[in-house]
Amino acid sequence: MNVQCISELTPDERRVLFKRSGGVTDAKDTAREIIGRVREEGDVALRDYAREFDGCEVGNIDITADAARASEELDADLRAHIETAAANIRAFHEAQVPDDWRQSFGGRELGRRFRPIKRVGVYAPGGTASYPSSALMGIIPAAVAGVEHIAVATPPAETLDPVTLAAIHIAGADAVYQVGGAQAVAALAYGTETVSSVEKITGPGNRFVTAAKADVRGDVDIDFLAGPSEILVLADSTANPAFVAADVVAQAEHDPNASVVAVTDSEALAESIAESIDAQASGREREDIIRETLSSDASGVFLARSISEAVLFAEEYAPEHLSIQADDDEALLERIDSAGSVFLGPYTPVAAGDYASGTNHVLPTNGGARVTGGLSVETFLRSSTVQRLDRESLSNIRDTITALATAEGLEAHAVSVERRFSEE
Ligand SMILES: NC(=O)c1ccc[n+]([C@@H]2O[C@H](COP(=O)([O-])OP(=O)(O)OC[C@H]3O[C@@H](n4cnc5c(N)ncnc54)[C@H](O)[C@@H]3O)[C@@H](O)[C@H]2O)c1
Ligand SMILES: N[C@H](CO)Cc1c[nH]c[nH+]1
Ligand SMILES: [Zn+2]
Repeated sequence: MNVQCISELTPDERRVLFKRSGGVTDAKDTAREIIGRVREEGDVALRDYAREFDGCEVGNIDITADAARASEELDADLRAHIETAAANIRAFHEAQVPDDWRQSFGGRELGRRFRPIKRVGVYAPGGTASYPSSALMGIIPAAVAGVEHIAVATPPAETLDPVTLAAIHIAGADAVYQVGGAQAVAALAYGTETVSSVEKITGPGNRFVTAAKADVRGDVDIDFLAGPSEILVLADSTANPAFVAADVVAQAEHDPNASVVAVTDSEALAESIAESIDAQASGREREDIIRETLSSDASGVFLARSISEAVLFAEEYAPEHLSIQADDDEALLERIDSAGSVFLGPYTPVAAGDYASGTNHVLPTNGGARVTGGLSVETFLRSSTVQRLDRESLSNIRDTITALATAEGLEAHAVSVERRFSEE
């Protein structure tokens, strides 16, 4: 890998980095065509797409019972690890549950109440790798929020991954369907003979899944776009280049459309990171994918003229994962607002959050961190405000309401207040 100086990047190179699409833009037309067919042909289309994209004949689309069986048959050791990860994820998400509240504001009793969305669909990816961890990350917050019906879609296969099935069951899904890609998103959004539609679709996936979520979002709510994985490591001269490279290579193995970046103000470190990335990529089981990711224009090792320039670069990139490996990591973090999930210090690899520390790994990509955070209990809640006024507190704002209603030309609004005082 070459080291590039930030100060020498052309406007086009900056645009590719900061407006990266992870291949999602190119998948838009395909996703739209698939959604259209699923809406017209339902289960027939799901079976055809399984044949075309997943290379398998699907018998039952509903595999809820298979997930329960897989959980019973799972190897005891692996089951214990899944339960450890699930317990850590549950604990972190239980801490997020907001309480309903009411408070007096000058006699006006105002508050908020939170209620779960009733029916949600969670996508658990599984194309070039299997993702039992994403099943846990998607389902557990929904269960903690109290969602009544959690439907899960995961790609079909000649032999379904038993670990993903078991994780789906352990996390608490109510219905499980074997359908992947854009067709899964379409089925959850619009329903088919077998798949019931939901009110909100959540979860990560490749460019086709992500393009489909963007497409259906006018008709059904979605969490946010959680596409091909990303990492940006912000490092100073004290960082261990092998640790930085290991984190970069790890996220690069997800998908050829992933985006991976290291940025530092130390030339010597930049060179060492670049060398270590090349060395660590060699011989990996998924080396082809890693190399493709590393060669993308949205990936690279970047040299800043100062740590401030590196911080500004990280902020503008707004990565899914931000790892800070620097002497005063907290001071650098203070200057960052846009990152899906932040990992501080040399012993906090992104893989900890991917699997088992407890934070959620379903996170916004493609700069989505500029406007949203990752999956949380709140993703599965809606809130209502609630209020009660007595005669006195209404009379305190009576003239203000009437004046504003009159200014808007909405006389009946003013009358609805005045009526309360004219019937004495
Ligand atoms: N951002 C996040 O929070 C997050 C979390 C976990 C995983 N991920 C990402 O999820 C993705 C998982 O990808 P994956 O591919 O392994 O699984 P996936 O389940 O996302 O996609 C597999 C499906 O893609 C469809 N597909 C494949 N090729 C196609 C084509 N040519 N045309 C139309 N549809 C096609 C198939 O229907 C298949 O079932 C990766 O990109 C990974 O980085 C992101
Ligand atoms: N890094 C991914 C999110 O971009 C999550 C994941 C699942 N398994 C391993 N990693
Ligand atoms: Zn990962």
